[in-house]
Amino acid sequence: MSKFGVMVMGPAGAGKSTFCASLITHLQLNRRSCFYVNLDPAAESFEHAPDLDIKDLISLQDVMEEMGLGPNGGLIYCFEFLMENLDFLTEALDSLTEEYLIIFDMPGQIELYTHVPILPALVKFLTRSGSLDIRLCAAYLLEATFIVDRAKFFAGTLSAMSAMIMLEVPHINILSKMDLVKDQVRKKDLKRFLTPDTGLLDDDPDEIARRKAEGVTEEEDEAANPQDKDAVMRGSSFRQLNRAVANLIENFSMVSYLKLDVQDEDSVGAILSYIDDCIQYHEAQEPKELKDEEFDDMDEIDG
Ligand SMILES: Nc1nc2c(ncn2[C@@H]2O[C@H](COP(=O)(O)OP(=O)(O)OP(=O)(O)O)[C@@H](O)[C@H]2O)c(=O)[nH]1
Ligand SMILES: [Mg+2]
Repeated sequence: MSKFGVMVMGPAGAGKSTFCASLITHLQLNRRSCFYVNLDPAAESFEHAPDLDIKDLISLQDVMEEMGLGPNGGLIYCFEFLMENLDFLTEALDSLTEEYLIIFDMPGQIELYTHVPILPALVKFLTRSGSLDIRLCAAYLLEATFIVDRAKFFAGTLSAMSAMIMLEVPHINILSKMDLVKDQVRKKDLKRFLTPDTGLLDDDPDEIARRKAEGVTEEEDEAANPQDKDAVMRGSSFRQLNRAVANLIENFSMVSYLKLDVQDEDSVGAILSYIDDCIQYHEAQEPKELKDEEFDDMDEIDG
């Protein structure tokens, strides 16, 4: 029996839990089954109560108090504990049929997606351990407001790419909170961020304005000695670093984004279609027998 899932990841406050909630609402409206797993041991409140909550295994608060750890060290401890108690997941997920979409709501600590090897081990367990064998899609969220600062946008994109390379499962990247930038950024400009390339640094309006204010040409700017600049985040080494990161992202050519507006039912539906395609959800579904009331609904639609 195949199982299907999506792991919702991304930096702190990217809108992961909000997206999970709107995905669940959308699935329910479309009469689809889902199973919501909260894996954030610090999460307090939920729009939909989780079907499985890591806090029933271990709570970050307890770990911090008893082990004397801070929030980030505490989180890593919680995940190590989860990895030693994987029955907690197996027992809850084992009986789910292929109809279910299992939604994993992840914490926002960036180290989980960059260099700590716990998440690859967890994903390997979920996807390749004999008993669960979940067809999993990773959904990495980045706040659309990052596009306002292009250096920040590339840094965020690098973290998305790092997660893609580390996890080795089908992966989609999502620019969340589109409602916050919709009115500020022109559609044509926004499109360029969906498949990021180095050109975004060449015509960065902030950089152009700064050069104008300082009265330097682009060539003079490039040739400037890094020691001449007092501001680390504006100096030429900073620009070179950004360019190197942007080049790396462009050369790998792995990251492109989908747009998400959680208030818009169609937008959530479109993302769900991508997830379904990634994990080939529909191919595995048995033809369903309609219940009597669903027959009535169909009759009404047919008129
Ligand atoms: N305007 C707007 N705000 C949003 C959207 N999605 C989330 N938010 C807000 O952003 C904040 C963080 O949202 P969460 O869904 O908790 O983000 P998260 O990624 O789960 O956060 P952590 O689990 O703490 O890493 C909350 O105040 C949300 O109300 C969105 O699409 N638009
Ligand atoms: Mg959350």
